[in-house]
Amino acid sequence: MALNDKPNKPQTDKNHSFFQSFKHAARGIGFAIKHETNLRRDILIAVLVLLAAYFLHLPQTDFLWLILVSFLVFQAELWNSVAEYIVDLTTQHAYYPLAKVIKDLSAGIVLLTALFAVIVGAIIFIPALLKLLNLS
Ligand SMILES: Nc1ncnc2c1ncn2[C@@H]1O[C@H](COP(=O)(O)OP(=O)(O)OP(=O)(O)O)[C@@H](O)[C@H]1O
Repeated sequence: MALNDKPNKPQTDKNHSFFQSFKHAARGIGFAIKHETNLRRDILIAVLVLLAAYFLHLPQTDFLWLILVSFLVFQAELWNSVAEYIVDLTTQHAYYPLAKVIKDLSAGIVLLTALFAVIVGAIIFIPALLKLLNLS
């Protein structure tokens, strides 16, 4: 081992390069995809919705809206996981009324974002489906 080599010490200081920051951020997303069933479900729904938009030949602005709401839902899921892990780390799964408030608020963020996504999806898809069925 060379003098400058560091032993395998877990990193707790700041990242020293863009590559290091990127690597840790990508690992965070990978962790969320691996461990969060809700996030995997949201990704699957987003892919199906975008495929439907493609086959319905929806305009580019509709795609942008659908991509925007999809990423907002992904973000909300990740923030929800952040809140859950911080609560679990600090409470060690002991019951605290304030921990419940934090987790419920965090779940509320996901619910509100999902509601927004459903509204945008309905505004985009209902007229497109009516047109497809010659009902408008
Ligand atoms: N330490 C705690 N103290 C008090 N209440 C808690 C605590 N941990 C969880 N809860 C309550 O139990 C619920 C479920 O907890 P859990 O950790 O499974 O959150 P959840 O994982 O939010 O659910 P989801 O996976 O649907 O996002 C929370 O919404 C909260 O109301």
